Amino acid sequence: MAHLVNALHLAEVPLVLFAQRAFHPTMAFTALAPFLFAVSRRALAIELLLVFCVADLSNLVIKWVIAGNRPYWVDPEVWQFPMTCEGGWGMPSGHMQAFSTVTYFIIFRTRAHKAWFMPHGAMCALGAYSRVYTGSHFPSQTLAGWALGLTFGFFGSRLFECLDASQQLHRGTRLLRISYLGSLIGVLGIMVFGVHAALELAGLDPLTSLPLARGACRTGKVVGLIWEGTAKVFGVLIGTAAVAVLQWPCSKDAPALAQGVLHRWTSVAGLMTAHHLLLDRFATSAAAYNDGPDGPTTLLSCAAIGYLNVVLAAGLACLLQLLLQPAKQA
Ligand SMILES: O=P(O)(O)OC[C@H]1O[C@@H](O)[C@H](O)[C@@H](O)[C@@H]1O
Repeated sequence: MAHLVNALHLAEVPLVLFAQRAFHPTMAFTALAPFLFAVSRRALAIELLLVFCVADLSNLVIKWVIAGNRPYWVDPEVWQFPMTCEGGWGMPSGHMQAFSTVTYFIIFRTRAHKAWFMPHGAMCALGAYSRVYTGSHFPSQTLAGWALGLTFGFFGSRLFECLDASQQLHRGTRLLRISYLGSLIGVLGIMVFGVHAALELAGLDPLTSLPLARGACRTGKVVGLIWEGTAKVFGVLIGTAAVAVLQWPCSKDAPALAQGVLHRWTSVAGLMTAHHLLLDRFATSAAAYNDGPDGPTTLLSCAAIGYLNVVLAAGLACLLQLLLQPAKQA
């Protein structure tokens, strides 16, 4: 009996570790937005990416201001996994905030049926549990991340509803879209670098989380370095602005890509796989040029990874739509 129970416990670990990957903030632009592009929900994908970028950069800045410890820094007995060794501050959880922002945004924006709240709540609970289990966060940090994500998701969806009602952004002129998105990038840049400079002036270095993490991490290999994540998010932001401003040949949301459920979904699956393969190749070759965690080449390749994720996903979805057009008309 004891063997059986132990085997069951060991089987739980891969599930928890899988949840870590599934709830990573990068999933918003490596999987979720590409999926939305692939199923022709282009406008929703662009909105989701913008809300995600605002939420993720806000998470970074809030972490700097609060400067909360992580459990594995405080207690050397905490069980560590490679992904435990996050290099940034712990309050609030970035994983939980990003996941709950993008998923609540989709739920509110599409006015999804109330029944979705139940499985969604279970997923949030699994995400929070996995972050606590790996010693990355205290429970209160995951709860704060979840609550902030709910707030960003809700107000993000309301904002885009208002813009819809006033026929802005998606249907507005190119100049209007450029000025909206340019201002957003400027405001977020000022927020991140302004708060960083203000804290340094006050004698509080926001990057002191790194030595704390390095000191506590048993493998010595810290993940989620501060400027790498930020560079990726700015890359995503610029890529999303490019996709929103440029008129792709197939810029309208088409209700159906091709006839037949099987045809449609195998095409989407193929597109998603192609996207990941292309991006993995690029990420691997970019990593070969790394010049240290905060080196300019690393940061530039991180920004390029973020940018290409969005632009490639939108471009591939567009190509797929064009290729399938004759099948639809036939
Ligand atoms: O706070 P958490 O849940 O450990 O999340 C950390 C992550 O937070 C995100 O905001 C960053 O973009 C990532 O680079 C980082 O890994």
